[in-house]
Amino acid sequence: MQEDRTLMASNHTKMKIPHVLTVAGSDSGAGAGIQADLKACAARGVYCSTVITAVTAQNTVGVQGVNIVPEDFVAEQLKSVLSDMQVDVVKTGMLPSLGIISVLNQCLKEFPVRALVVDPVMVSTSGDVLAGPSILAELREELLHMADIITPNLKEASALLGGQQLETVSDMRAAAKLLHEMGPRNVLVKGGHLPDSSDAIDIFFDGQDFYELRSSRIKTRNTHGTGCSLASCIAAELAKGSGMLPAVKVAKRYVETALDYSKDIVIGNGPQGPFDHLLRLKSSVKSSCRQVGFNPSDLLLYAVTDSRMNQKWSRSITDAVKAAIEGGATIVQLRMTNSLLHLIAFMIGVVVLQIDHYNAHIGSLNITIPKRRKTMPSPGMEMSFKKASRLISLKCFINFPPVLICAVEWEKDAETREFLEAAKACLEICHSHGIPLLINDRIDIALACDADGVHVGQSDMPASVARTFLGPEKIIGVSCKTPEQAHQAWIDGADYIGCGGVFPTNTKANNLTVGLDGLKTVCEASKLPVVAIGGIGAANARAVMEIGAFNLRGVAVVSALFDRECILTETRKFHALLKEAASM
Ligand SMILES: Cc1ncc(COP(=O)(O)OP(=O)(O)O)c(N)n1
Ligand SMILES: Cc1ncsc1CCOP(=O)(O)O
Repeated sequence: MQEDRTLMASNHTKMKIPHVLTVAGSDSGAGAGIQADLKACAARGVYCSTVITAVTAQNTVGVQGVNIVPEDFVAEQLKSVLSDMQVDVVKTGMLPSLGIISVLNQCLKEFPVRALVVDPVMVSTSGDVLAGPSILAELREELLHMADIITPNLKEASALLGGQQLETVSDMRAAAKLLHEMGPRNVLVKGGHLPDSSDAIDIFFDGQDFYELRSSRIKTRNTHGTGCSLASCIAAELAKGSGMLPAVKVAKRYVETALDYSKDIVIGNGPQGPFDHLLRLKSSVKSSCRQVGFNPSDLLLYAVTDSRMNQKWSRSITDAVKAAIEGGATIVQLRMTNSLLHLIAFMIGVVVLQIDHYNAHIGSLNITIPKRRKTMPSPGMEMSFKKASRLISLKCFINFPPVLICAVEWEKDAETREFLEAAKACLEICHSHGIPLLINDRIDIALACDADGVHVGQSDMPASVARTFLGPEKIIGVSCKTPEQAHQAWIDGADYIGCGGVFPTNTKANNLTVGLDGLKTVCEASKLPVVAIGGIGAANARAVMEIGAFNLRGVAVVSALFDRECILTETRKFHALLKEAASM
């Protein structure tokens, strides 16, 4: 299995990836220092190598100990990395001795890099001294003039300027100007600690212009490591080729987002916690009570929702999903059919093609298109959709009388918002029962609500691309009718395939059927688990499950569950039937 994929990967052209080298101290609590730099660069998609200048014993309470790495060993680490790897940007953090600053200066002369970002770390957020005043002169003389940007906070800026008080934004401007005179090409004075300010205001000075950059002050204890992370993120953006001001803006926004995202996470008992660079911890807490990843046995009774049917039976999507889960559905797919071109109506000798799903029931096609109508579909014909005000354009093509094909676009934003709200509500129900929820077609919706995955068809986003958006853990299913499509789905990194329509169905228009033989052929060719779909109900589910394919793990059904008066009863019956068939 692995061989095919490896072969494919080896055909790719080689490429240089952006690379930041951080020269800093290790923080055992991993909120700041080298560890923060690694995480920030990873989060920004940049490779990060590390030269460790000191090892600190540190946690959320403070710094319990510091062990400075001998300067010759710092030099050895620097040479190892710089002589071998193509480093784009060097970022410095804790430089605790004069000797270390001096070897860094030497190495940067020997191995020049595109940019140098200096975060003049002196005091930790807990107030512990990480680099004493004795190094200030060395820093000024040996490093600042080489720097493309320095990123001091108020205390560090004040220390570099010989103890000058910095209390206002205009003090920060003056400080930025004075620091710029020490040689760095750009200065960012961080005002996070400025008293009486509801926003976090930083001053950026490029030697010509001042920029006041603001971000909202996030109320959280989890701010440990923000300085290191901001400087690393600037370095990462520069390594990617960004200009200085855009890099600083992106970095500020990144840190603000990460702080906001992690404002409530709890790591350690001290007053200052680390934050979550990868914006993942909170979602793993949310999902820790349910299984992560894909379990093929979840495919047994795959409930695929249908908005039209819910409307027909006057029930909400959440009630429908709840009933299906309580009846024994093992996985749920949210399928909103609005963006498809469906054959919907037949009226007065006129066939109206597409339009959309449930909003345009044939029975209610007595519609007026009030606004922005470009063409009347046919003389005297008035169309009225339930959500006609959302109609934004109408294109009509008269193919041959009396056939009229109308393609109607709905206002996409409203549609998307409605879809997202439904997805969030269904996700809550599914997860409270430990059931995965997949989204049909819409990767953006799946990402926005953090659903368990997506199901894509042959004309949707390719599974390989969906995988790059969704990451390694999310579930991806692909519709396949042929062995070739099944093979491609496996190559693309899908988790399962949906094969069908097995039998004819009214639920999906223009869907060629593959029959039981076609299903068997696809199952035999598939290296992935398969779920059968299309026209499957209580009467034929057993025949489907008995085709004799070990990887056929279940059936996906729409109308047999959702186009019924009592979803709960139907799902229970169906589940019992499948359990029995699977045990034979
Ligand atoms: C489990 C499962 N299998 C197949 C499909 C069909 O998906 P697709 O081909 O994308 O068609 P639409 O659902 O978009 O009409 C499915 N939804 N689920
Ligand atoms: C979405 C889909 N894809 C192939 S057939 C189908 C519809 C299945 O619906 P039903 O279970 O009502 O036949």
